[in-house]
Amino acid sequence: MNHTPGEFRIIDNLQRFGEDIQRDELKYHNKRVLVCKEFTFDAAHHLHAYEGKCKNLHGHTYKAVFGISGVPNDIGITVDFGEIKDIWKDLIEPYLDHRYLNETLPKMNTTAENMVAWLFEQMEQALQGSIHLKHEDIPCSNDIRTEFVRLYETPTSYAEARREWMLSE
Ligand SMILES: Nc1nc2c(c(=O)[nH]1)N=C([C@H](O)[C@H](O)COP(=O)(O)OP(=O)(O)OP(=O)(O)O)CN2
Repeated sequence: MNHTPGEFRIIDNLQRFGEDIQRDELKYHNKRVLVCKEFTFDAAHHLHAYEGKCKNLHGHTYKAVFGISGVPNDIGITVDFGEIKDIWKDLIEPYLDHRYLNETLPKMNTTAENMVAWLFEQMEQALQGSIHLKHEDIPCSNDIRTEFVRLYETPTSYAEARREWMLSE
């Protein structure tokens, strides 16, 4: 196969695994990289010991962003995006989506700062426990870890948990 870009054209020869590219060529590098996945959920909550509108029961469409790092495996995947989604769907979302957060989360004021630390713990426990390996034919690389979680409470307000803060403080 010719690797120079050349003219734009309709491809007539698809790259064939085992002929044009070998398995040991699938991994391009051995460096740590970050993969990120976003999820949204709708939930109701209210704050305690807080004077302002958020003491009243109200709802948000939250957005959670997970940043997970690792060294890619032999086919160039660090952690399958589908694996992150499985963890979210099975272990985290049931506590959040269309829930009353004051009831479903551990006892805490349901601030973005508190919730984002809980999200970090859930993802990290799931990754380290390798609870989910539905994609067993695509093994995760070694040493995958949660680097950060960002939780948007509104489009303009978010809290972030970072690995160094979560593990050291
Ligand atoms: N540091 C924090 N401050 C506030 C939190 C919080 O979790 N951490 N939470 C609230 C309320 O839950 C409130 O609903 C969200 O606050 P706010 O951004 O002020 O909400 P708005 O709807 O006004 O957001 P806009 O995006 O500016 O419209 C309060 N403070």
